[in-house]
Amino acid sequence: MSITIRTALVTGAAQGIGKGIALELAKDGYQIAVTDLPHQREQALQTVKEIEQLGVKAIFIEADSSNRDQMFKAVDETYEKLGSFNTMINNAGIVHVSPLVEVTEEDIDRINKININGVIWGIQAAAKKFEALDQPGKIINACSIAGLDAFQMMGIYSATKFAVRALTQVAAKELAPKKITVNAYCPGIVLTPMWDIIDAKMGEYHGVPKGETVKKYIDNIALGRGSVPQDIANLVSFLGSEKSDYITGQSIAVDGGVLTLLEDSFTAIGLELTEKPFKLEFSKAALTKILLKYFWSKSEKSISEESLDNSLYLLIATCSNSTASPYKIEDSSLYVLALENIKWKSSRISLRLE
Ligand SMILES: NC(=O)c1ccc[n+]([C@@H]2O[C@H](COP(=O)([O-])OP(=O)(O)OC[C@H]3O[C@@H](n4cnc5c(N)ncnc54)[C@H](O)[C@@H]3O)[C@@H](O)[C@H]2O)c1
Ligand SMILES: CC(=O)[C@H](C)O
Repeated sequence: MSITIRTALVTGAAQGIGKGIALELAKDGYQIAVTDLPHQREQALQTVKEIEQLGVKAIFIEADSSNRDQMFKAVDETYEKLGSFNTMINNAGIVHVSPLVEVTEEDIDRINKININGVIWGIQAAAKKFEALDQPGKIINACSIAGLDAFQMMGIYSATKFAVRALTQVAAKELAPKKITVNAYCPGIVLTPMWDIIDAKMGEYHGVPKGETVKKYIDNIALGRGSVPQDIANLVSFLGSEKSDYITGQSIAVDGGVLTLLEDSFTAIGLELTEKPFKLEFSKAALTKILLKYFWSKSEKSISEESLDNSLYLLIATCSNSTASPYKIEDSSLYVLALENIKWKSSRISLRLE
């Protein structure tokens, strides 16, 4: 009896998250086709070598994800050379860092071609091959937490990741009858060369030294550390396995708690979001901590503890009307009123909202 070994194609796997995913899937027993751009050849061949050392077959195919023909050819070559094709990881992506008002037409065209078109070509090429082989398949796309909640200074990048989430949902619906599942991973702050670029560009813009921007973002992670590719690869390993067979159309955050931190801060100070009227009570220290985080996440410049000290800030949170997510504090439902130059009169503030 011959057993066919499963094969995955991972785009942009010369480095970073793609490389981490390729290695993890290889550990799961997959043969791997690594794709990347020509200038990444040496690094891609290093990924191939590390996969082979795990005892499975791997090949490198030079392919630009933004080029439809190259993506279709890469899938064909994967099947021809490795003898099976089961899983498509549309990982390749680029970032763009600048305020929205400074974005040019070229910036938009460049990022859309890779982050949006590239994912579409990958979905199409994989779906066509699964259909031709008359078999089920799995397609897994790179989204981001910026595709769940847009990041300042990363407006067009966030837009492409919102698009990936939409594409994942649509492809999941359209391809479900063919037993093809489509999901996405939404990494948080992963310490790859992409974050070196973000840190450098944001640092340049705000005039802060190298390493400071990424440190601030990491300080905002509930689990207290930046992410590594292995964190993402662990989810992709699950999404690639039969254990995820009943999951489709989902974009799943792997972020160590970045998105939930603000909400959790409120929970931590005892804000009851379930019923009205509710009571808001916090110590000065707790409120200061939350405000520092809040202002840091909302503004480009950080605010000092001393400047908060001379002001009394009143936070009013209202319940979201969304029945789907009754506990989530939406941005629009959080108001911060600053009453400047009022000294703290007591160490605790209690507020009742009707
Ligand atoms: N690093 C993070 O914090 C983070 C967070 C959320 C989402 N993501 C997403 O995860 C994916 C991987 O990110 P990363 O951090 O590993 O990035 P990275 O820049 O470290 O690596 C990306 C790889 O993709 C390749 N690539 C770029 N354009 C390509 C193209 N047109 N065709 C083929 N390959 C191409 C690059 O050469 C590189 O090898 C991206 O889609 C990114 O948007 C990253
Ligand atoms: C780069 C990226 O998608 C997040 C914001 O870290």
